[in-house]
Amino acid sequence: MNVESKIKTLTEQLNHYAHAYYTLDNPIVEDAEYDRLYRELVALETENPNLVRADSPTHRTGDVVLSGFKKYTHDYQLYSLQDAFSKEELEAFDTRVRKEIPDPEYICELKIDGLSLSLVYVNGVLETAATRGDGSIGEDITEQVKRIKDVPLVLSEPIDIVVRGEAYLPRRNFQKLNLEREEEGLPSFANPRNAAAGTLRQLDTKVVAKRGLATFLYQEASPATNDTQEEVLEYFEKLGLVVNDQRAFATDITEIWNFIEKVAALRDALPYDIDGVVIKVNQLAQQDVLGFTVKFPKWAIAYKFPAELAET
Ligand SMILES: NC(=O)c1cnc(N)c2cc(Br)sc12
Repeated sequence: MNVESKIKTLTEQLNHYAHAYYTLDNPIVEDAEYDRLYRELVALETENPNLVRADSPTHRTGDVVLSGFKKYTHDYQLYSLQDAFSKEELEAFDTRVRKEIPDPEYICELKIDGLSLSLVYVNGVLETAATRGDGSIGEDITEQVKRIKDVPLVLSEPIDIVVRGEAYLPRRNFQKLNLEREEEGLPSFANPRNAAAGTLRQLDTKVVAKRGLATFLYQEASPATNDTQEEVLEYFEKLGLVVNDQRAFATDITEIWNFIEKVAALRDALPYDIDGVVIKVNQLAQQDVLGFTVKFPKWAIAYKFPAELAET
C-alpha cells in the first residue's frame, strides 16, 4: 500500500473510531489502539505534509494560539425564539398558528442550554464555525470548534450546507473542570453554559480540546433540502452531525404539554443542561407560510422551564 493510501486508510479508521466514541457514545476500540494508530498517522503526515487530508483527526490537536477573534458575517440570519412561560402562552401561540395552518403537526425538541453556533460546510468540509453574535455578525471560532471532537471535519456527503446548533459542556465535564479550577485556585464557573462560552472564547485552542465540549445540531440555515424538520434531523445524523435523540410529535397543546411534563421529570437526569422545550411546525413549507415577525419565527416557540436552583 503506498503512503497516500496508508494515510487515507488510517484517517478513515481513526475517524470511524472517533465518531463511534464521541458522536455515538459507543467506543469500539481501546484507547491504546486508537493512540497507536494516531501516532502512526502523525508520523506519516510529518514525513508527507502534502498528503495531510482535510478530515485528518490531527487537525483537532496542535497548539494554535490565536491573537483575537475575526468577525464573521452570516450568510443566513440566525434568529431567536419567542419565549413562553405558561400553558396559556402556548395556547395563544397555537391559536396564532391555526389562523394560517388549520391542522398543524408540531415537533417538540429539547432547548439546550449552551452557546449557539453556526457551522458552514463547503463541499462537505468544515470551512467556518461562528458564534451567533447579533444574528448577522458573529465571531469566527473555527479553530476552537475543530477541537470539539463530535463535530465532523468532513461530512459523509460532499455538500454545501450551513447548519445551526448548540455547543455545550456535559455536566460531568463541567464538574471535572470546576474541581480542577478549585485545585488551581481559580474561580469556578457558575454553570455549564458560562463554562462553554468561556471555553469557546479561549484563544489557546489546546484549552478547548482539553475541556470536552459537545454539540447538538438542530436547524438547517441554508435552503431546505428536506420537507420536514424531522427529516432535517435524520439527514443531519446521516451526514455525521450529532442530533439530540429526545423529540416528540404533537397535534395540539395537550400533547405538547404532556411532552413538556415528561421532559421536566427527566431534566435532572440528563447529562447536559436544558432550559426548555422548542416547539416547531414540522412541515417546512408551512414554516414558510407563517414566516417571521420582526424578531422571531412565527412557526416556533420556546417553552422555558422555571430557572433551576444555582448549580452546586
Ligand atoms: N432544538 C432546537 O431547535 C433548539 C435547541 N436548543 C436551543 N438552544 C435552540 C435555540 C434556538 Br433559536 S432553536 C434551539
